[in-house]
Amino acid sequence: MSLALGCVADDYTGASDLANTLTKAGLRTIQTIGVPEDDRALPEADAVVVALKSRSIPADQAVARSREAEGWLRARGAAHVMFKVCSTFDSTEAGNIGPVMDALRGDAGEAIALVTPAFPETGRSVYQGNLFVGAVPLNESPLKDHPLNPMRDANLVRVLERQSAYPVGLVDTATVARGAEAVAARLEALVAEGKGAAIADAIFDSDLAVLGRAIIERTFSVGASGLGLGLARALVAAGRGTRDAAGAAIGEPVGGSAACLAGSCSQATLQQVGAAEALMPVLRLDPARLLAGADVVGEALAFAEERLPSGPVLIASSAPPEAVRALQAAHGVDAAGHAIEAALAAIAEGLVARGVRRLVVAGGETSGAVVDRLGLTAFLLGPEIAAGVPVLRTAGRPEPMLLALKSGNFGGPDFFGRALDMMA
Ligand SMILES: Nc1ncnc2c1ncn2[C@@H]1O[C@H](COP(=O)(O)OP(=O)(O)O)[C@@H](O)[C@H]1O
Ligand SMILES: O=C(O)[C@H](O)C(=O)COP(=O)(O)O
Repeated sequence: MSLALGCVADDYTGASDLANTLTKAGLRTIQTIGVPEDDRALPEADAVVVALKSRSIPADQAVARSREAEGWLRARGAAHVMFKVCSTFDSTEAGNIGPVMDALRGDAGEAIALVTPAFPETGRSVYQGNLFVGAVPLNESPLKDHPLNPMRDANLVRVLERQSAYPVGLVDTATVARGAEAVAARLEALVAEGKGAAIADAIFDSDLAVLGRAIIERTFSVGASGLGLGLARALVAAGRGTRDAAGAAIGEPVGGSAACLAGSCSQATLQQVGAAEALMPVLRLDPARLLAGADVVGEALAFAEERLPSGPVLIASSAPPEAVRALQAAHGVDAAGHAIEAALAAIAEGLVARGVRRLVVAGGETSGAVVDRLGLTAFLLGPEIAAGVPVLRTAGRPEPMLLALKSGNFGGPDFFGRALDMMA
């Protein structure tokens, strides 16, 4: 395997989001869960996205796991490694974007990391270093209420400098508009100033194409799927991709029954769960009872077992911000989050034991808990359900499954119905 591009993603939904973008841009892409064993046979690929559940764990653990993943990718020919972060820069004041970026940049021998979470296809843009979600700054968007990492500052130069050991500069939109050579020159000037990273403005896909051309000969960068698009376009233009990779198929139907799980509390997921009530039986879990020791998992599996023969069900813990805050006040942010992730993962395991082979999961941390509990190790890319959300087919599992791992903020109100139709 000689990779054109290697990627280390800090959550599983973000990994599939990026793998989807790279596939559409013409790179044969595989998503692995964690770092594969050295003797693991993998299909030929132009790019591999190593998915880690590292966004919300202690920074030293995130750094160690990310460095191991980068080393595996470099050993398979990846001259450029992109650290994939959330398009809404999901992180706390302590990181983990800054610490992981500093470590991977050092391992890569890279003088400066270009950083941009811009992803115009989903309404994420960066202007003068400020991240916008649609028409509003990040700190005025629903991300200000994220259960684990509420985003309270839209200025990413400030945000990243608080997380990194190095000063952070800016490649502004006027520089990007002048093209790849101007961006490259700006990066060299920032290196001379002692900067270790640079937030790059990007509003349109064309800006990301400029950034991809400007850094493709560098060894390391940090971004969301938009930067992945820019890098992929530069690689395909240089003959490093397999142009017919787009529109990957999902192979033969996998059969079995279908179910949906939602742990995301994002505004988009709340709307999608509400819309799903018109399509299928929906069970809304009571996290307070779960944390009080009630057998919420057993109750949910009994609910599902009774109804799965008639069609899909949806089981959700999702709740609006005020309810999330109340539960966290009573039990703590991490304790509440981890307990609910573990419960949804246990429910997923029980659903598969009851014949589910098509599973839709909403939420990045939630997807990580579910996929780890199911012991899934790699995915092939299928068609796109919604921007940033592909159908995934398990690789290496005796009985194949189809999954959709939906980033909390992605997809329209009809997402669950649309996903199930495409996974039939
Ligand atoms: N009702 C709830 N109250 C508090 N926390 C919740 C609730 N439901 C889910 N959570 C937690 O909120 C977090 C959602 O994160 P994640 O799954 O990554 O979603 P997103 O993709 O929207 O960020 C998880 O830790 C999950 O366990
Ligand atoms: O928004 C993105 O770039 C990714 O898809 C992502 O990382 C979203 O994270 P979430 O926790 O699944 O919302």
